[in-house]
Amino acid sequence: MLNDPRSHGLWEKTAPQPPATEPLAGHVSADVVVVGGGYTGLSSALHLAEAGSSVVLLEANEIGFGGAGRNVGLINAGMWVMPDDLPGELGAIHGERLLDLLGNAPRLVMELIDKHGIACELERNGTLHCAVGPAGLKEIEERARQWGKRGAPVTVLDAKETERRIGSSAYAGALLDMRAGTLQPLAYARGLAHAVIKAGVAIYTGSRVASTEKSGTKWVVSTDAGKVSANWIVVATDAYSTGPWEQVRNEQVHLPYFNFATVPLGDNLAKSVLPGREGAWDTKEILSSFRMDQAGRLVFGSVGALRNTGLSVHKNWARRSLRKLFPQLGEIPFECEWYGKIGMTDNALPRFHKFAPNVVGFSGYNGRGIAPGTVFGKVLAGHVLGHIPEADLPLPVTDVIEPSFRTVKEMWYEAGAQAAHFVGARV
Ligand SMILES: Cc1cc2nc3c(=O)[nH]c(=O)nc-3n(C[C@H](O)[C@H](O)[C@H](O)COP(=O)(O)OP(=O)(O)OC[C@H]3O[C@@H](n4cnc5c(N)ncnc54)[C@H](O)[C@@H]3O)c2cc1C
Repeated sequence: MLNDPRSHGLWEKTAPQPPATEPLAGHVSADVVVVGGGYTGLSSALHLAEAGSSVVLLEANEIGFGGAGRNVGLINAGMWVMPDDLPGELGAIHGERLLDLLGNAPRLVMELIDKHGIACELERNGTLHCAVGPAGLKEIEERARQWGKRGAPVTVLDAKETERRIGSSAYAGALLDMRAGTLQPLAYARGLAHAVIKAGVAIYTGSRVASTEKSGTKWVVSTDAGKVSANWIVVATDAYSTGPWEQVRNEQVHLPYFNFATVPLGDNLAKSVLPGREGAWDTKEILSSFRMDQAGRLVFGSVGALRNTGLSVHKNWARRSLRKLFPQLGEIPFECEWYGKIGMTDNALPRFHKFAPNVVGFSGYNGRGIAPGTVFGKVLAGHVLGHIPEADLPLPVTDVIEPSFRTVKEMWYEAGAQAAHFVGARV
C-alpha cells in the first residue's frame, strides 16, 4: 500500500481488491460522518446505514491503511487483562459488561463475514495461547478458570495435545479458546468496505480530515478538497490518528510489531504445523505469534520494527526461532515481511471518548482490535442512533490523557525488542 512493501506485506499481496473510491471534493451533507476506514469506522458506518442513517466515511489513506491492514489476524475474545481483574479496573458494572461484550465479539465478526459473503480466509477453529514453562502454564490455567466460571468454551490442553496441534514440543500446554479464530485482516476490512457501500454509505479515501468546526447545529469537517456537514462525528482513527484527533495517538504508547510470512509449506509440511489452523501466540513478555494463511504460509511475528538495524536483527531472530520451534521446516524462505504500530494504553484497556457534544469514538485496543473494533463500531452506531445511552455503554467516558514519558517508552520498546532478539533465539 502506498508503495511500501513493509507496510501491509502478505495481506496486500493476497487480499481481494477494495471497492473503487475517490477523494472527497466539494461540500456534502450526511447525518453522520465517520472518520477512519478500519474496523471501528467501517462497522459503525455499516450499522448506521443499515438502520437508515445517511453516512459519509472519510479515510486519510486507503481502506485498511492502519492496524486493520497490518495485523496478525487473530480474532481474539476478550482483552489481555485477566477477566477477574476487569471489574476492579472499570468498576463492577462496566467490567462485567465489557467482558460479556468482548467475550462474544468474535461471533459478531463471523456473523458479518457470513451475512455479507466476505472472502477473508476465515477459520473458526479457535486460538491457542501457548504456555512457556511452568509460569506460562500457571497463567493460562488461571485464565481458563476465570473464563470457565463465566461459561466460556475454553480448555487447557496438556503438553502432548499442544504438540499435536502445533507441531512443536516447545510448550508446556495451551489454552484453546473456541470462541476465537483467524482471518485475512485486510481482506476483512476491504470486504466490510464493499458491504458499507452496498448499504448506501459514501466512502472517500485519500481524504484526511484536517479540521472541524461548528456551524449552527451541525459539525463541518474539512479535508484538503472538501467538507462534510453532519449532526454527529464518529472518530475511528486509533493508533494511526492524525489531524484533529492526534491526541488519540498521543494517548497511546506505540508498540511496534512485525510479521514474516514463509513461502507456502506444501502439503506434507503443512500437515505438521498447525494442521487445525488455530491462531497461536505464547505467554512470553516479548511474545511471538504464529498462524497459517489459506495458501499454507506460516506467518510468524513478534515485537519490533523492521527498520534500520531492526530489520536484520529481527529477521535473524525469526530464522533462528523458526528453526528451533519447527525444525521440520528446515531453511524455509520468507516471502513477505511487514510491521505496524500497536496502540497500548496504560491499563491495557480501550477508551471511550466524547471529544465534544456529538463527537465520539473508541480507541486503544492494545493489539486486540479485530473483534473489539467491530463490536465497538456497532455500539457507536447504537449510541448515535439514541438506542444506547451513555450510561449503558461498555466503557465509561474518559478524558484523553497523554501518558508520562511516552516517547521514552516507545524508544524503549523498540530498543528493548532489538536487544532481546539480538541476544537469543526464543522459546
Ligand atoms: C502489527 C499488528 C498486529 C496486530 N495483531 C492483532 C491481532 O492479531 N488481532 C487483533 O484483534 N488485533 C490486532 N492488532 C490491532 C488491530 O489491528 C487494531 O486494534 C485495529 O486495526 C483497530 O481498528 P480501528 O478501525 O480502530 O483503527 P485502524 O485500523 O488503525 O484504522 C484507523 C484509520 O483511520 C485513518 N485516519 C487516521 N487519521 C485520520 C484523519 N485525520 N482523517 C481520516 N482518516 C484518518 C487511518 O488512515 C486508518 O486507516 C494488531 C495491530 C498491529 C499493528
